[in-house]
Amino acid sequence: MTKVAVLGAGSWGTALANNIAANNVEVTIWSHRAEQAAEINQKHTNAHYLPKAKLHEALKATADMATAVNDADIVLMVVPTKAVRQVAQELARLLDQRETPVVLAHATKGLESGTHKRISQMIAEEIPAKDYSGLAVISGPSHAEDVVAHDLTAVSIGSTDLAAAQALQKVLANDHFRPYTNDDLLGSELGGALKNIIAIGSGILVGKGYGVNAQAALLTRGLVEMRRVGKAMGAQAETFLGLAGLGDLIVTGMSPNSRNYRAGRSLGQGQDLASVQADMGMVIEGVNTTQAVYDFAQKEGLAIPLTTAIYQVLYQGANIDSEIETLMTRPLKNE
Ligand SMILES: NC(=O)C1=CN([C@@H]2O[C@H](COP(=O)(O)OP(=O)(O)OC[C@H]3O[C@@H](n4cnc5c(N)ncnc54)[C@H](OP(=O)(O)O)[C@@H]3O)[C@@H](O)[C@H]2O)C=CC1
Ligand SMILES: O=C(CO)COP(=O)(O)O
Repeated sequence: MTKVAVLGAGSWGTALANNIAANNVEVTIWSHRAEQAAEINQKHTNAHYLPKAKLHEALKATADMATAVNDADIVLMVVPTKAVRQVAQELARLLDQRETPVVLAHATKGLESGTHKRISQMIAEEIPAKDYSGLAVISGPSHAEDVVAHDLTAVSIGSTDLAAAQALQKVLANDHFRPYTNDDLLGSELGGALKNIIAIGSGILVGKGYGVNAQAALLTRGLVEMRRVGKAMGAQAETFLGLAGLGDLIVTGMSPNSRNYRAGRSLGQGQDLASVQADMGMVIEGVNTTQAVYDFAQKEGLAIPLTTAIYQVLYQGANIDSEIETLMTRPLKNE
Protein backbone atom coordinates (compact mmCIF):
# COMPACT_ATOMS: atom_id res chain seq x y z
CA MET A 1 0.00 0.00 0.00
CA THR A 2 1.25 3.50 -0.88
CA LYS A 3 2.66 5.54 2.01
CA VAL A 4 2.93 9.32 1.86
CA ALA A 5 5.06 11.80 3.82
CA VAL A 6 3.98 15.45 3.85
CA LEU A 7 6.72 17.86 4.95
CA GLY A 8 5.33 21.09 6.40
CA ALA A 9 2.36 21.42 8.73
CA GLY A 10 1.04 24.87 7.85
CA SER A 11 -2.39 25.39 6.35
CA TRP A 12 -1.73 23.80 2.96
CA GLY A 13 0.41 20.86 4.10
CA THR A 14 -2.19 19.99 6.74
CA ALA A 15 -5.12 20.27 4.30
CA LEU A 16 -3.41 18.07 1.69
CA ALA A 17 -2.33 15.47 4.27
CA ASN A 18 -5.84 15.45 5.73
CA ASN A 19 -7.32 14.86 2.27
CA ILE A 20 -4.93 11.95 1.67
CA ALA A 21 -5.75 10.44 5.09
CA ALA A 22 -9.46 10.66 4.28
CA ASN A 23 -8.76 8.50 1.21
CA ASN A 24 -7.51 5.67 3.47
CA VAL A 25 -3.93 6.19 2.37
CA GLU A 26 -1.29 5.99 5.09
CA VAL A 27 0.12 9.49 5.53
CA THR A 28 2.46 11.08 8.07
CA ILE A 29 2.87 14.84 8.28
CA TRP A 30 6.15 16.29 9.51
CA SER A 31 6.18 19.51 11.52
CA HIS A 32 9.45 21.10 12.62
CA ARG A 33 7.68 21.92 15.91
CA ALA A 34 7.10 19.03 18.34
CA GLU A 35 4.13 20.70 20.03
CA GLN A 36 2.34 21.06 16.73
CA ALA A 37 2.90 17.38 15.86
CA ALA A 38 1.54 16.48 19.30
CA GLU A 39 -1.55 18.65 18.75
CA ILE A 40 -2.32 16.91 15.46
CA ASN A 41 -1.84 13.44 17.01
CA GLN A 42 -3.73 14.08 20.24
CA LYS A 43 -6.42 16.63 19.40
CA HIS A 44 -6.70 16.13 15.62
CA THR A 45 -6.54 19.89 15.13
CA ASN A 46 -4.09 22.49 13.82
CA ALA A 47 -5.60 25.44 15.63
CA HIS A 48 -3.20 28.14 14.45
CA TYR A 49 -3.38 27.36 10.74
CA LEU A 50 -6.84 25.81 10.30
CA PRO A 51 -8.84 26.91 13.34
CA LYS A 52 -12.19 25.55 12.15
CA ALA A 53 -11.01 22.12 10.98
CA LYS A 54 -11.37 18.75 12.68
CA LEU A 55 -8.66 16.61 11.13
CA HIS A 56 -8.96 12.96 10.16
CA GLU A 57 -8.04 10.65 13.05
CA ALA A 58 -5.88 8.49 10.77
CA LEU A 59 -3.56 11.44 10.04
CA LYS A 60 -0.31 10.86 11.96
CA ALA A 61 2.18 13.62 12.74
CA THR A 62 5.83 13.58 13.75
CA ALA A 63 8.54 16.12 14.51
CA ASP A 64 11.19 13.66 13.27
CA MET A 65 11.52 13.89 9.49
CA ALA A 66 13.10 10.42 9.26
CA THR A 67 9.98 8.81 10.78
CA ALA A 68 7.86 10.35 8.02
CA VAL A 69 10.25 9.76 5.13
CA ASN A 70 11.99 6.43 5.75
CA ASP A 71 9.25 4.11 4.50
CA ALA A 72 7.35 6.61 2.30
CA ASP A 73 6.73 6.01 -1.41
CA ILE A 74 5.71 9.64 -2.06
CA VAL A 75 7.24 12.68 -0.35
CA LEU A 76 5.31 15.94 -0.69
CA MET A 77 7.04 19.15 0.42
CA VAL A 78 4.68 21.97 1.46
CA VAL A 79 6.77 24.68 3.10
CA PRO A 80 7.10 28.37 2.20
CA THR A 81 9.60 29.23 -0.55
CA LYS A 82 12.14 30.61 1.88
CA ALA A 83 12.28 27.25 3.72
CA VAL A 84 12.57 25.03 0.61
CA ARG A 85 16.37 24.74 0.46
CA GLN A 86 16.75 23.98 4.17
CA VAL A 87 14.04 21.30 4.14
CA ALA A 88 15.36 19.84 0.85
CA GLN A 89 18.86 19.57 2.34
CA GLU A 90 17.53 17.68 5.36
CA LEU A 91 15.45 15.46 3.07
CA ALA A 92 18.46 14.79 0.81
CA ARG A 93 20.39 13.30 3.74
CA LEU A 94 17.51 10.90 4.48
CA LEU A 95 16.88 9.92 0.85
CA ASP A 96 20.58 9.19 0.38
CA GLN A 97 20.29 6.42 2.99
CA ARG A 98 17.37 4.72 1.24
CA GLU A 99 17.63 1.92 -1.29
CA THR A 100 14.59 2.89 -3.37
CA PRO A 101 13.85 6.32 -4.87
CA VAL A 102 10.66 8.16 -3.91
CA VAL A 103 8.16 10.07 -6.00
CA LEU A 104 8.87 13.65 -5.00
CA ALA A 105 6.38 16.51 -5.16
CA HIS A 106 5.87 19.99 -3.81
CA ALA A 107 2.96 22.42 -3.51
CA THR A 108 4.88 25.64 -2.88
CA LYS A 109 4.01 28.76 -4.89
CA GLY A 110 6.93 31.13 -5.09
CA LEU A 111 10.28 32.01 -6.65
CA GLU A 112 13.58 32.20 -4.80
CA SER A 113 14.59 35.74 -3.85
CA GLY A 114 17.80 36.85 -5.52
CA THR A 115 18.01 34.00 -8.05
CA HIS A 116 14.30 33.96 -9.16
CA LYS A 117 14.64 30.16 -9.39
CA ARG A 118 11.57 27.94 -9.33
CA ILE A 119 10.98 25.47 -6.49
CA SER A 120 11.79 22.42 -8.62
CA GLN A 121 15.09 24.03 -9.62
CA MET A 122 16.02 24.48 -5.97
CA ILE A 123 15.00 20.89 -5.21
CA ALA A 124 17.04 19.57 -8.14
CA GLU A 125 20.06 21.47 -6.86
CA GLU A 126 19.71 20.08 -3.34
CA ILE A 127 18.57 16.47 -3.94
CA PRO A 128 20.48 14.15 -6.32
CA ALA A 129 18.28 12.91 -9.18
CA LYS A 130 19.07 9.26 -8.32
CA ASP A 131 17.06 9.64 -5.09
CA TYR A 132 13.69 10.37 -6.73
CA SER A 133 11.87 8.75 -9.61
CA GLY A 134 9.88 11.81 -10.68
CA LEU A 135 9.21 15.37 -9.56
CA ALA A 136 5.74 16.95 -9.61
CA VAL A 137 4.03 20.15 -8.48
CA ILE A 138 0.50 20.46 -7.13
CA SER A 139 -0.86 23.77 -8.39
CA GLY A 140 -4.25 25.33 -9.14
CA PRO A 141 -7.10 27.07 -7.29
CA SER A 142 -7.24 25.54 -3.83
CA HIS A 143 -7.48 27.35 -0.53
CA ALA A 144 -6.67 25.08 2.39
CA GLU A 145 -9.65 26.39 4.39
CA ASP A 146 -12.03 25.43 1.56
CA VAL A 147 -10.43 22.02 0.96
CA VAL A 148 -10.80 20.94 4.61
CA ALA A 149 -14.44 22.12 4.45
CA HIS A 150 -14.95 19.83 1.40
CA ASP A 151 -15.68 22.63 -1.04
CA LEU A 152 -15.44 21.21 -4.59
CA THR A 153 -11.85 21.72 -5.74
CA ALA A 154 -9.92 20.95 -8.93
CA VAL A 155 -6.13 21.22 -9.09
CA SER A 156 -3.45 20.47 -11.64
CA ILE A 157 -0.42 18.28 -11.06
CA GLY A 158 2.42 19.23 -13.38
CA SER A 159 5.31 16.88 -14.11
CA THR A 160 7.47 15.80 -17.01
CA ASP A 161 7.04 12.30 -15.54
CA LEU A 162 3.43 11.20 -16.06
CA ALA A 163 3.79 8.25 -13.66
CA ALA A 164 4.81 10.61 -10.85
CA ALA A 165 1.88 12.94 -11.54
CA GLN A 166 -0.51 9.98 -11.64
CA ALA A 167 0.83 8.61 -8.34
CA LEU A 168 -0.09 11.94 -6.72
CA GLN A 169 -3.40 12.10 -8.55
CA LYS A 170 -4.35 8.67 -7.20
CA VAL A 171 -3.74 9.43 -3.51
CA LEU A 172 -5.42 12.85 -3.65
CA ALA A 173 -8.56 12.27 -5.75
CA ASN A 174 -12.00 11.90 -4.18
CA ASP A 175 -15.54 13.17 -4.71
CA HIS A 176 -14.68 16.73 -3.66
CA PHE A 177 -11.04 16.97 -4.81
CA ARG A 178 -10.27 16.42 -8.50
CA PRO A 179 -6.64 16.58 -9.65
CA TYR A 180 -5.76 16.80 -13.36
CA THR A 181 -2.28 16.00 -14.67
CA ASN A 182 -0.24 17.96 -17.21
CA ASP A 183 3.33 17.78 -18.54
CA ASP A 184 4.25 21.43 -17.91
CA LEU A 185 5.99 21.39 -14.53
CA LEU A 186 7.58 24.75 -15.25
CA GLY A 187 4.35 26.51 -16.29
CA SER A 188 2.37 24.97 -13.42
CA GLU A 189 4.91 26.25 -10.92
CA LEU A 190 5.02 29.69 -12.52
CA GLY A 191 1.23 30.05 -12.72
CA GLY A 192 0.98 29.37 -8.97
CA ALA A 193 3.78 31.79 -8.12
CA LEU A 194 2.94 34.68 -10.46
CA LYS A 195 -0.77 34.93 -9.69
CA ASN A 196 0.08 35.90 -6.10
CA ILE A 197 1.46 39.24 -7.31
CA ILE A 198 -1.76 40.06 -9.16
CA ALA A 199 -3.84 38.88 -6.17
CA ILE A 200 -2.08 41.48 -4.01
CA GLY A 201 -3.03 44.07 -6.64
CA SER A 202 -6.64 42.90 -6.64
CA GLY A 203 -6.79 43.24 -2.87
CA ILE A 204 -5.31 46.73 -3.10
CA LEU A 205 -8.11 47.78 -5.47
CA VAL A 206 -10.79 46.42 -3.11
CA GLY A 207 -9.11 48.09 -0.13
CA LYS A 208 -9.23 51.33 -2.07
CA GLY A 209 -12.96 50.91 -2.70
CA TYR A 210 -12.86 49.98 -6.39
CA GLY A 211 -15.35 47.45 -7.76
CA VAL A 212 -15.45 44.30 -9.84
CA ASN A 213 -14.83 46.16 -13.13
CA ALA A 214 -11.47 47.19 -11.74
CA GLN A 215 -10.69 43.66 -10.47
CA ALA A 216 -11.66 42.10 -13.81
CA ALA A 217 -9.44 44.56 -15.69
CA LEU A 218 -6.51 43.85 -13.37
CA LEU A 219 -6.90 40.07 -13.42
CA THR A 220 -7.21 39.95 -17.22
CA ARG A 221 -4.29 42.27 -17.93
CA GLY A 222 -2.41 40.53 -15.08
CA LEU A 223 -2.81 37.23 -16.91
CA VAL A 224 -1.15 38.84 -19.94
CA GLU A 225 1.84 39.73 -17.76
CA MET A 226 1.92 36.23 -16.24
CA ARG A 227 2.05 34.69 -19.72
CA ARG A 228 4.72 37.16 -20.84
CA VAL A 229 6.96 36.30 -17.89
CA GLY A 230 6.12 32.60 -18.23
CA LYS A 231 7.07 32.59 -21.91
CA ALA A 232 10.38 34.29 -21.14
CA MET A 233 11.08 31.60 -18.51
CA GLY A 234 10.17 28.74 -20.89
CA ALA A 235 6.60 27.79 -19.87
CA GLN A 236 3.89 26.59 -22.26
CA ALA A 237 1.51 29.52 -22.94
CA GLU A 238 -1.66 27.37 -22.67
CA THR A 239 -0.84 26.36 -19.09
CA PHE A 240 -1.76 29.91 -18.08
CA LEU A 241 -5.30 29.38 -19.36
CA GLY A 242 -5.77 26.27 -17.19
CA LEU A 243 -6.22 25.60 -13.48
CA ALA A 244 -2.63 26.54 -12.64
CA GLY A 245 -3.02 29.94 -14.34
CA LEU A 246 -6.44 31.49 -14.86
CA GLY A 247 -8.08 29.19 -12.30
CA ASP A 248 -5.71 30.12 -9.53
CA LEU A 249 -5.75 33.78 -10.54
CA ILE A 250 -9.54 33.87 -10.12
CA VAL A 251 -9.54 32.24 -6.69
CA THR A 252 -6.57 34.12 -5.27
CA GLY A 253 -7.61 37.43 -6.79
CA MET A 254 -11.22 37.22 -5.55
CA SER A 255 -11.36 35.12 -2.36
CA PRO A 256 -11.07 36.59 1.14
CA ASN A 257 -9.41 33.27 2.08
CA SER A 258 -6.37 34.34 0.07
CA ARG A 259 -3.50 35.65 2.15
CA ASN A 260 -2.18 37.62 -0.82
CA TYR A 261 -5.55 39.24 -1.53
CA ARG A 262 -6.09 40.06 2.16
CA ALA A 263 -2.59 41.56 2.40
CA GLY A 264 -3.35 43.76 -0.63
CA ARG A 265 -6.70 44.81 0.82
CA SER A 266 -5.03 45.93 4.06
CA LEU A 267 -2.42 47.87 2.07
CA GLY A 268 -5.24 49.51 0.10
CA GLN A 269 -6.87 50.49 3.39
CA GLY A 270 -3.68 52.25 4.43
CA GLN A 271 -1.87 49.68 6.59
CA ASP A 272 1.91 49.43 6.08
CA LEU A 273 3.53 46.25 4.74
CA ALA A 274 5.47 45.33 7.88
CA SER A 275 2.36 45.36 10.05
CA VAL A 276 0.31 43.52 7.38
CA GLN A 277 2.91 40.74 7.40
CA ALA A 278 3.07 40.64 11.19
CA ASP A 279 -0.75 40.46 11.49
CA MET A 280 -1.15 37.68 8.89
CA GLY A 281 0.71 34.99 10.88
CA MET A 282 1.02 32.99 7.63
CA VAL A 283 3.20 33.25 4.57
CA ILE A 284 2.31 35.95 1.96
CA GLU A 285 4.34 34.52 -0.92
CA GLY A 286 3.48 37.28 -3.40
CA VAL A 287 5.57 39.86 -1.56
CA ASN A 288 8.94 38.19 -2.28
CA THR A 289 7.74 36.93 -5.67
CA THR A 290 7.02 40.52 -6.74
CA GLN A 291 10.65 41.43 -6.08
CA ALA A 292 11.90 38.31 -7.91
CA VAL A 293 9.74 38.94 -10.98
CA TYR A 294 10.51 42.66 -11.05
CA ASP A 295 14.26 41.87 -11.02
CA PHE A 296 13.82 39.24 -13.74
CA ALA A 297 11.81 41.61 -15.97
CA GLN A 298 14.39 44.38 -15.54
CA LYS A 299 17.15 41.99 -16.60
CA GLU A 300 15.18 40.66 -19.58
CA GLY A 301 13.69 44.00 -20.66
CA LEU A 302 10.08 42.78 -20.22
CA ALA A 303 7.22 45.26 -19.89
CA ILE A 304 5.10 44.32 -16.86
CA PRO A 305 3.44 47.59 -15.79
CA LEU A 306 1.01 46.07 -13.23
CA THR A 307 3.71 44.07 -11.47
CA THR A 308 5.96 47.12 -11.58
CA ALA A 309 3.28 49.28 -9.92
CA ILE A 310 2.76 46.63 -7.21
CA TYR A 311 6.55 46.47 -6.74
CA GLN A 312 6.67 50.25 -6.34
CA VAL A 313 3.95 50.13 -3.67
CA LEU A 314 5.53 47.21 -1.76
CA TYR A 315 9.19 48.18 -1.95
CA GLN A 316 9.51 51.85 -2.85
CA GLY A 317 6.80 53.38 -0.68
CA ALA A 318 4.92 54.58 -3.78
CA ASN A 319 1.54 56.21 -3.36
CA ILE A 320 -1.21 53.80 -4.47
CA ASP A 321 -3.43 56.47 -6.01
CA SER A 322 -0.53 57.85 -8.08
CA GLU A 323 0.36 54.35 -9.30
CA ILE A 324 -3.26 53.73 -10.35
CA GLU A 325 -3.39 57.10 -12.13
CA THR A 326 -0.13 56.34 -13.95
CA LEU A 327 -1.46 52.94 -15.09
CA MET A 328 -4.78 54.37 -16.29
CA THR A 329 -3.17 57.23 -18.25
CA ARG A 330 -0.49 55.23 -20.07
CA PRO A 331 -0.48 55.65 -23.88
CA LEU A 332 -3.62 54.06 -25.34
CA LYS A 333 -3.15 50.66 -26.97
CA ASN A 334 -4.66 47.84 -28.96
CA GLU A 335 -5.48 44.79 -26.81
N1 LIG B 1 -2.65 27.97 2.27
C1 LIG B 1 -3.16 27.64 1.11
O1 LIG B 1 -4.39 27.58 0.94
C2 LIG B 1 -2.25 27.31 -0.02
C3 LIG B 1 -0.89 27.50 0.05
N2 LIG B 1 -0.09 27.18 -1.00
C4 LIG B 1 1.36 27.34 -0.92
O2 LIG B 1 1.88 26.39 0.00
C5 LIG B 1 3.09 26.91 0.58
C6 LIG B 1 2.97 26.79 2.09
O3 LIG B 1 1.94 27.68 2.43
P1 LIG B 1 1.00 27.56 3.70
O4 LIG B 1 0.83 26.16 4.15
O5 LIG B 1 -0.19 28.38 3.37
O6 LIG B 1 1.91 28.35 4.73
P2 LIG B 1 1.63 28.62 6.27
O7 LIG B 1 2.18 29.96 6.55
O8 LIG B 1 0.21 28.31 6.57
O9 LIG B 1 2.52 27.50 6.96
C7 LIG B 1 3.89 27.37 6.72
C8 LIG B 1 4.38 26.13 7.44
O10 LIG B 1 5.74 25.90 7.10
C9 LIG B 1 6.46 25.79 8.32
N3 LIG B 1 7.85 26.20 8.15
C10 LIG B 1 8.33 27.46 7.97
N4 LIG B 1 9.68 27.40 7.87
C11 LIG B 1 10.02 26.10 8.02
C12 LIG B 1 11.27 25.42 8.02
N5 LIG B 1 12.43 26.05 7.84
N6 LIG B 1 11.26 24.08 8.22
C13 LIG B 1 10.10 23.43 8.39
N7 LIG B 1 8.89 24.01 8.39
C14 LIG B 1 8.87 25.34 8.19
C15 LIG B 1 5.72 26.68 9.29
O11 LIG B 1 6.10 26.37 10.62
P3 LIG B 1 5.87 27.43 11.82
O12 LIG B 1 4.45 27.26 12.23
O13 LIG B 1 6.86 27.01 12.84
O14 LIG B 1 6.15 28.80 11.25
C16 LIG B 1 4.29 26.26 8.95
O15 LIG B 1 3.98 25.03 9.51
C17 LIG B 1 3.21 28.36 0.09
O16 LIG B 1 4.13 28.41 -0.96
C18 LIG B 1 1.80 28.70 -0.41
O17 LIG B 1 1.83 29.65 -1.46
C19 LIG B 1 -0.59 26.66 -2.15
C20 LIG B 1 -1.94 26.44 -2.28
C21 LIG B 1 -2.86 26.74 -1.23
O1 LIG C 1 -2.51 29.51 -3.89
C1 LIG C 1 -3.45 29.62 -3.19
C2 LIG C 1 -4.82 29.18 -3.58
O2 LIG C 1 -4.79 28.45 -4.75
C3 LIG C 1 -3.29 30.25 -1.86
O3 LIG C 1 -3.19 31.60 -2.03
P1 LIG C 1 -2.83 32.52 -0.78
O4 LIG C 1 -1.42 32.15 -0.38
O5 LIG C 1 -2.95 33.90 -1.28
O6 LIG C 1 -3.81 32.21 0.30
